[in-house]
Amino acid sequence: MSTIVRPRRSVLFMPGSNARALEKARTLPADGVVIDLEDAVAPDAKADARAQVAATLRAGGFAPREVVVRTNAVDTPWFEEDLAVVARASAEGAGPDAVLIPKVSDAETLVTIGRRLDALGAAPALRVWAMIETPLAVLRALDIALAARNPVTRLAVLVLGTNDLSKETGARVVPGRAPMMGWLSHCVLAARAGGVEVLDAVWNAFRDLDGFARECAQAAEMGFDGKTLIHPGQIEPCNAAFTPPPGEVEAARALIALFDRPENAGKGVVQIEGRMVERMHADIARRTVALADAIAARG
Ligand SMILES: CC(C)(COP(=O)(O)OP(=O)(O)OC[C@H]1O[C@@H](n2cnc3c(N)ncnc32)[C@H](O)[C@@H]1OP(=O)(O)O)[C@@H](O)C(=O)NCCC(=O)NCCSC(=O)C[C@H](O)C(=O)O
Ligand SMILES: [Mg+2]
Repeated sequence: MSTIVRPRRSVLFMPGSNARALEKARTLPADGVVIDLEDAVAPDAKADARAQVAATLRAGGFAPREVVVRTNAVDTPWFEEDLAVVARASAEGAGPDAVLIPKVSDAETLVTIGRRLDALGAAPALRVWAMIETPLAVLRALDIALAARNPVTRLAVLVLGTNDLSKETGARVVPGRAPMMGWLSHCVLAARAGGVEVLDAVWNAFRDLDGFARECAQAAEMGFDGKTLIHPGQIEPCNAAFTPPPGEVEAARALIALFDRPENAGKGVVQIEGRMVERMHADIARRTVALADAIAARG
């Protein structure tokens, strides 16, 4: 498991066509924003939205938030120009940090997109995020995640899309998510095997903050790095769910210090207050501390 240096607890979607939302996003406490050109933008509004997104990227002002643009799907008439706009902005130094590709269903698509980004002159720092939201994507999640080992793909993050998964499979999106639990866990596992991060899907009923908080807690327990959001009201409960509690951070620091003591240098296992701890627990503790420090550094 990698040591996190960039918190991705809360990643807020907004329509690329909604100037007010784009403006407001610069002031919101989300760790990241996804400016959407896909589902949140009507077909007739695609070209105008793309132009607005290009201008928004050039104007900047989102730091320290991570900025991501979601293109339309690869097999749509809009994809090539969406990707070109992202690559141009990236080449000019106007970001974004990543491009999110919807409906990725195989690893080869990521290789093709990576080559295209290189050819378009995108900055090397530009990352690719992939939506896992088709039945084939879930079944091939491991292959897709392992594509991160090929640097040409630039793959850094998987994002679950349960609305599309529901549409494609007939499985219902219900509180507790029993019908999809196996798929979600499988994708967390695949992401870890590939060394990439993984974000949970959106919660549609954005006025139901109790239900949302339960789903955030579930996602954090399952190992997701964060959750994608659709409304500003979801940011703070989501940040709270994915922020390590102070007591946990203190315990993590104490555990690291214990293994750092000279008398424990040669030991694989020690005890704290009657509980066995191994060096793997120190690795987990280092990850907790790294995340807490990165969150604190954000202010
Ligand atoms: C769902 C919404 C359409 C609701 O919008 P609205 O009716 O304007 O809500 P409010 O009046 O409560 O808004 C209050 C203020 O907050 C701003 N706002 C609202 N949403 C956002 C946002 N996402 N980002 C930034 N700012 C936002 C409003 O402008 C109000 O501001 P103010 O003027 O100061 O009062 C709307 O929330 C919305 O459009 N959400 C995003 C929808 C979206 O992007 N959907 C696509 C991604 S989800 C997806 O595709 C799922 C996945 O692919 C899958 O398959 O599962
Ligand atoms: Mg979708």
